[in-house]
Amino acid sequence: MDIESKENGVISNGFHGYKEGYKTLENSEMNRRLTNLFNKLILPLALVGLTPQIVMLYWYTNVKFAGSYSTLIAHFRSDSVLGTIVAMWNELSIFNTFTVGVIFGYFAWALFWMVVLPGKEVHGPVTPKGNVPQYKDNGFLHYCVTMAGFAILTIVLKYNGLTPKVVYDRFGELLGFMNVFALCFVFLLYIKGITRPSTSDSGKTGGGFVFDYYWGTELYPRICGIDVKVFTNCRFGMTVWPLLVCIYALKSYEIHGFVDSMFVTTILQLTYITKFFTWEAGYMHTIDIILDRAGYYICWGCLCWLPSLYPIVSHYLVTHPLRLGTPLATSILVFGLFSVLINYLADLQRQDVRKANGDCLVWGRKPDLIRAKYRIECGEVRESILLASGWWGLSRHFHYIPEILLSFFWTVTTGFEYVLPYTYVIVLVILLTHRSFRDEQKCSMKYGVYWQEYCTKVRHRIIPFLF
Ligand SMILES: NC(=O)C1=CN([C@@H]2O[C@H](COP(=O)(O)OP(=O)(O)OC[C@H]3O[C@@H](n4cnc5c(N)ncnc54)[C@H](OP(=O)(O)O)[C@@H]3O)[C@@H](O)[C@H]2O)C=CC1
Ligand SMILES: CC(C)CCC[C@@H](C)[C@H]1CC[C@H]2C3=CC=C4C[C@@H](O)CC[C@]4(C)[C@H]3CC[C@]12C
Repeated sequence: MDIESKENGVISNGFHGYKEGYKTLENSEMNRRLTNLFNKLILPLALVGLTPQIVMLYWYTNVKFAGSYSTLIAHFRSDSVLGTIVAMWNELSIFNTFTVGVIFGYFAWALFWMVVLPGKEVHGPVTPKGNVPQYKDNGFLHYCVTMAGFAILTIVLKYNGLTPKVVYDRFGELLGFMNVFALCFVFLLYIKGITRPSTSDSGKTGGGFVFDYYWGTELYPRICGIDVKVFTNCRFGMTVWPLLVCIYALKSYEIHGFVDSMFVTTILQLTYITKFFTWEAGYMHTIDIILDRAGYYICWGCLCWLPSLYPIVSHYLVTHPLRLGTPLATSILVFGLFSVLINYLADLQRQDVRKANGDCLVWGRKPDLIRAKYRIECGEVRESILLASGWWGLSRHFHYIPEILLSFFWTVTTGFEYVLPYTYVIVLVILLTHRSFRDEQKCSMKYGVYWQEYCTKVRHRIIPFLF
């Protein structure tokens, strides 16, 4: 059976999910317009308007209201939401030599090593326009050099009576500056994608300015040869996260001495991040890179949302140290490490099966495979493997469960007194559930009946037998 007849005449590629997805909807015209209005204007506008304030409020709640959302809400009631936000910004001086020096200093460091460090040439999947993105796989080296550089800097500064812990003390200023910078940077990316795109996978989406700013106008922008998304996601967001975790641990050590909860969360977060960098080339095949354009969502997200939210547990523990005791600390550590391992093995399994073209064993057996055909925009037909056994036979996104459990384990070190440290876990559950729908919409459009076949074989989306 050829691909046309198998897909019943629906030839699609999943990369244009937002644009093409609506064409397949058979809702009434009114419904279609309302959905369009919500997805392309109201939601992006709300996110662009609110999320810069939200990231500042995580920090503010932690340092001003002792990590208590209830106190923040009480303040909202007495002083109004706007009054609280204005007061927060008024307390900060975000444009000064410290913020500019730290942020541009780090940019210079990251860009230098990104260019200079060696790495195997790897390729991303072919784009809808038929481009094949190329990367230098030097993420892990970059991570090691940066962490080593941080250790050396900490020692050198100590001899001069200085300390990187000042980043904790002045984090509000840094985040405020980063917010303004990232909002401007995303605007420049918007202009670049229209006027000087790096590849043909670019241009306005037709959804209007707000949506284009939010979603981006280019899939793979490069500036002076530097891949923007690799920089924002990996060399900035994912690298600043472990740096902050270490800085917060140092700050906690300075104030309280050794605290086991801080130790456990630091080890778990650093293990997860190290795992990410060993697999960075695999990340180049995920929807963040192949589907999401370089706009507000991904770029501002990795420049501001990630550094503010992802290390939130470590930030909170600086002022809320908790002594767990050896048995509890060890149990949390072991369960957490086990979760990273499962998540890693699941990601690796689909990658290995595809690399071996299905000619391998999965959990000691011949894998259950679907050789799914799909068509790219120029009409060429390609084939890809969908694994329907192993971790990928338990549910279609089983690997999200250990991802969520891990974040729970590194958070439970804070105890159950406040909700704030659980913000990341809560957001992650929402993000991954939404992501599973987005990804399945993309896969369904890309693979058509082959995806339906997978869904028939593996009936549950995330939680086996339940959901
Ligand atoms: N902490 C955080 O904020 C987040 C962490 N993550 C983590 O990042 C990692 C990657 O995320 P993920 O959402 O998986 O990203 P991906 O984009 O890699 O996952 C989905 C893609 O995998 C391919 N795929 C789907 N099912 C199968 C299958 N059965 N066999 C083979 N390939 C398949 C499809 O791509 P194709 O087009 O190639 O077929 C699909 O689009 C995970 O470990 C996840 O937990 C993810 C999101 C947020
Ligand atoms: C605009 C904001 C409300 C939302 C911004 C979200 C982004 C910052 C995040 C969306 C998806 C996230 C990630 C996906 C997959 C990842 C692999 C994992 O192993 C490490 C984390 C991450 C890179 C993660 C980073 C943040 C997002 C890009």
